[in-house]
Amino acid sequence: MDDTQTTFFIGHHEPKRLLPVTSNNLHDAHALNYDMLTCPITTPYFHTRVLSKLSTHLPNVSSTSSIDLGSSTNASPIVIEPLTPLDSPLSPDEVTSQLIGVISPWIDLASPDPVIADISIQVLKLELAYAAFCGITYVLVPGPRMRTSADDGSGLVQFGRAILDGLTLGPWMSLYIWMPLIDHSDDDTEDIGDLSPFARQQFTGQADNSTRRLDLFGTWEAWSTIRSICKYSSRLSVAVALPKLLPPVPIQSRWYSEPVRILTLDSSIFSKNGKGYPVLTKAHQALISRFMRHKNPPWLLLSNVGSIPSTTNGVSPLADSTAYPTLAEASGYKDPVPHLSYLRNLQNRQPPPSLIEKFGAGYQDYLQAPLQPLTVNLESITYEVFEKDPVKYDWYERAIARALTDWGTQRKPASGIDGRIVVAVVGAGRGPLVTRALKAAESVGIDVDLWALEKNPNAYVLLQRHNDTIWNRRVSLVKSDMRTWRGPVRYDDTKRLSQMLTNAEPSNTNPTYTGSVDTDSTYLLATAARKATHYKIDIIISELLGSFGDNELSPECLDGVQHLLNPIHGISIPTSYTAYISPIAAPKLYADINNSMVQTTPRAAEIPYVVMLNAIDHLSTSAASRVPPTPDNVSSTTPHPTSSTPDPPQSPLSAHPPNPALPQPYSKAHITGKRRAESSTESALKRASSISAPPAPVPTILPTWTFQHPNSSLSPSPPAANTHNTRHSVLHFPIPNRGLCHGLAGYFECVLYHSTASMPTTKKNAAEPYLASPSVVLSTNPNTMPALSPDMMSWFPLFFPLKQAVWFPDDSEAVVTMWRKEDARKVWYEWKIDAFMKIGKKGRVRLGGSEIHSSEEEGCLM
Ligand SMILES: C[S@@+](CC[C@H](N)C(=O)[O-])C[C@H]1O[C@@H](n2cnc3c(N)ncnc32)[C@H](O)[C@@H]1O
Repeated sequence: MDDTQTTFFIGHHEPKRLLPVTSNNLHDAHALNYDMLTCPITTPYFHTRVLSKLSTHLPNVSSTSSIDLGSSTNASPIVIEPLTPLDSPLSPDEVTSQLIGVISPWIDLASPDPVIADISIQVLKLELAYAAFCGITYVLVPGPRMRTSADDGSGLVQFGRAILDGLTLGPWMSLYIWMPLIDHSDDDTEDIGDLSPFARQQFTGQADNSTRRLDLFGTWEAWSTIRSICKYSSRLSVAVALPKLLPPVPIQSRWYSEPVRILTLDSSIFSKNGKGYPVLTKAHQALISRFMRHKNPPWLLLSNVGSIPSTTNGVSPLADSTAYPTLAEASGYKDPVPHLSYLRNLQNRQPPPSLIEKFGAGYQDYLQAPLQPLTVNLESITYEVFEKDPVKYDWYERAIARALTDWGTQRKPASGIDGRIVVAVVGAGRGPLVTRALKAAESVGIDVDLWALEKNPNAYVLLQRHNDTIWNRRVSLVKSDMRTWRGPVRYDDTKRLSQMLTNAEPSNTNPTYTGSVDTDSTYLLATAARKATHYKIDIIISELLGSFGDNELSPECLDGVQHLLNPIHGISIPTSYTAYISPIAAPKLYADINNSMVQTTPRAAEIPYVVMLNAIDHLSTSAASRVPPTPDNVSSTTPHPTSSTPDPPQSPLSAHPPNPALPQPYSKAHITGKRRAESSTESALKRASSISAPPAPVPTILPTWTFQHPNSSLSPSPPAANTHNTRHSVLHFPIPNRGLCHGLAGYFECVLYHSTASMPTTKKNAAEPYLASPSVVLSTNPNTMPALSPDMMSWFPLFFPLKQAVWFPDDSEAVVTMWRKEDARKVWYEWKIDAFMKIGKKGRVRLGGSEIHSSEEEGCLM
């Protein structure tokens, strides 16, 4: 099995397993290719003991206590005695530690009758304590009975409180609350011996529980309440029971964002194929495939599929997981575990991971502080990771080639002293954009005067080496901060100067300058000896973008170099970039920040993080089918914000990859040329041909603000202040389904170049229309990225967290207010989210909201 093959962990659950699980049973299960077994923690004997106690004492309790237990007395009126050997099949041995314990499904922790709830809590505690004692680490806890829970949610609160206590009983134990995917009365069954029917009428009221009920988000909301009461404990997860008919994608997506550690598949959800073999619908297959792409994929638990046949009684188990019989084979072969064989077969049919999934494998939902390449000099490995991007540099090369072509065809005068177009790569790093600029110039047959500037002295060493070894000394190098650079320069006698300085033979290479009058002896000598002629740049190329576009201070850096640009025709690549935002449910990130990170960083919830978002749900969506965007329709497909942003949002744009393996967010696992070869289109096709996913609703992702370069409002000299780069934006997001917002996902789109000339149609761009588009655009916005810059992986999204999750009811509205702020030293963001409910046609009422979060203390230093 290769390392990209998905592995399913599949367990067997027998609701009425009467006998203790022995090592032989475990052996049989493993031989059949099951990975795990469940086991009830207590026996039917214990159940009978509790029922008889209840039936003996409940009438007495009823006559003496008609009012609420707890408000009238603190003592349990019915006490369940401690467990005896007859009460549990478990012993602390090797077998037990490999089992998933199951809490008795007949209790009712959420019962409105305080006596029933109290007995249920006692049973829960006895079972959890004994399971923990025996060494069980995973316990399934049947979720609250939705049918009998009180309308005011008090039963859920009671349930959550009991689980909170339960978590303290086994410090190494994880609890899985077992919930149906949706709240549907058809799924609510009551078995003989359940405690819930014993609830007395004075507590259950007259409610008619037989009314049919279907609430798609009902069980999710119940889970969310329990999880919140348990303070997002990392030892509390959820097991979701799949129904026979799967509900619409929005509720599936909601569960996808939750810590679903087990998916349970009852035999009743399988259909039979022509030969009588159990099979799942395409929708079920797609759901399972989607969940299997999680960093921690859930286990699958087959329930009610018959007992495990013994391997010692003549039935031969399947030797090989790939051995799901063909129909022909099936005719002469009795598969002892057909449901399991089906799932193993499904496992083998899982589509391979996409390029981005491979690239980010293991780093999904991993929080990283964004880089500050302006103030911190990057390591070579970090640059190396950028350079693996299969899309970004191609797109830059296209943009440069088009800009040069347009310059020539529009007959614009160039700034070079010798009449050549002057191109400068500012923030050149190790030089990939320099290489691309040379390639682009060659491809369009235009000779350019190329400059490359970098302030990182270590990267500068490599630039010099590349100039000697790769670029044939065609590049003039400058070591400087771009904001203090005085621009391209030519001296009368560079040959003599070079000879004088290096004491070497004159060469064709251009001299290199730091650009700093204070530190550069080369510069001093040059300027002292002869007359320097500074000239303008025609095309400035930079890649200073962060995950939110402007968060690595691209606007500030480019403003500082703009005065060197040809004032009439000068072009900046990129031309503009727009930040985008969307409210999301991200319970894992919320728990990681507010439970763990705040321990060491008290302001952890006020820092934006770079993160490969995976276990999230976009709360604002539209169900409308949507035409896949092309570079030219992106602006028109995204709603515009109510914004005080000076520049209107432009069409699209791109960010930097976090590096999970190293402290710097950018460094990543290497991506080989072979990986490059498989495009997302290919893997998408493969996926589509194997398992088709249901159509997902379209997330509402709104433009927050835009920066344009060159900035026409700037004066010809470098700006003295930075106030023009502040931004403020108020965005309205419809929230169709109730949910908890844990923060905002930030993306960006970047127009590298927008051509005014039309592109000739070639074979290649006819096949890939974006190649013929006048705009060359990078995008991390999930709505536009697949069309604009598929497979680009230089940037993961930015996550703006919340200290307290904000609740949104069905059909409400989120109002997000964002600020980009600055002082003389730094730039930072502030954000706030408010929940509103629509009343009537125009009215609305504020339900609550977050405080203003500010990253000022962690601002990006200028
Ligand atoms: C994101 S890296 C891009 C490097 C390279 N162009 C690439 O695409 O791989 C940004 C580079 O800009 C440099 N840089 C950032 N701010 C700068 C400034 N004000 N002046 C000069 N270089 C700067 C950083 O040192 C870094 O090498």
